[in-house]
Amino acid sequence: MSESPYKKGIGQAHGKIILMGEHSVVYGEPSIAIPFPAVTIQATVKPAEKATTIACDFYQGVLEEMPELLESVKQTIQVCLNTLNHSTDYLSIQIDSTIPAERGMGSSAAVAVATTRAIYDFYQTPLSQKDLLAIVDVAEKISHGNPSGLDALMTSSDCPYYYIKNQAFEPVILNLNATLVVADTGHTGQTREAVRSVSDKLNGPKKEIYQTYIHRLGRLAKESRQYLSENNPYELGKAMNQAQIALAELGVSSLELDRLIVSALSNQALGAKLTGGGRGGCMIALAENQKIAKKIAEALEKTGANQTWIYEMSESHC
Ligand SMILES: C[C@@](O)(CCO)CC(=O)[O-]
Repeated sequence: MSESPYKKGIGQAHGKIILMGEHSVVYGEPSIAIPFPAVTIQATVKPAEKATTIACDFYQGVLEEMPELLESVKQTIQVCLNTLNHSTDYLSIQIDSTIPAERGMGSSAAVAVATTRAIYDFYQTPLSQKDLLAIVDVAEKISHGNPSGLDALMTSSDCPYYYIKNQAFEPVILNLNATLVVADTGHTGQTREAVRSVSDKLNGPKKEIYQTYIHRLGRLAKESRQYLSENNPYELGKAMNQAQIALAELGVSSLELDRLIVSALSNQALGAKLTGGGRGGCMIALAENQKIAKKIAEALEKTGANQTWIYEMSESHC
């Protein structure tokens, strides 16, 4: 067998935090999300001889025998190889990630972004953002069923965005003097099930009621964009609390999330809500400053958070 002319490809992606608009974004309402570079992923591609192999935290072995859970990764690789006319090549793909899986931080989209970038880098082929998002959408349809495209965008770009499905996305001005605390409940979220159950509610006998929550979440996201640019953390905090009420009514909060949210609010958070798909996963709390953020993070850890991060909002800009 002749030696591959291609030697190594590397692709990276990072986590994402949805500030406002999870779930409602699936139905065309606006959302606001920020890149979360505190957690990252790197895919490394090298030539392989006998079969395509994957090595990551939860699987080491050949592509063909991957568990169904990893079907989206398999599809990403196959779509890339087909598009690049290399469908008969064998690759060795290593995925190193610090993004907690299934916690609403965009890990499934980030795996697809990093893998796609690494394969294109390996074949020394330029990859446009549009093509990247189209490939990741295939993977996200497998992971989430009906993705809005927000996770794919946010795990692959460095800007905070105001995003409406199928519309041009706009960078958000984060002129906010406040600190965000992010906490992981340690319980896996179930984005696919959560998205499906919201869809069932919107098609069920009480659909008008649930529709009002979806519109409310959209309105809150729209108003929050203004609070961010006007440096109004107090109104943003209130909007976060109202969003959490609507998300809970839609059935996507959980006992663990509620517990952390109550703990943050009892420790001077201006607002707190779940982030991402919910039903586990992560929550966010807004603090007036670093000192209060640290106090909130400590309280969240005592209440059972698996991990916490402190994130200066003013650091996230384009
Ligand atoms: C729940 C959801 O709104 C965010 C998941 O991170 C789903 C999506 O936008 O595809």
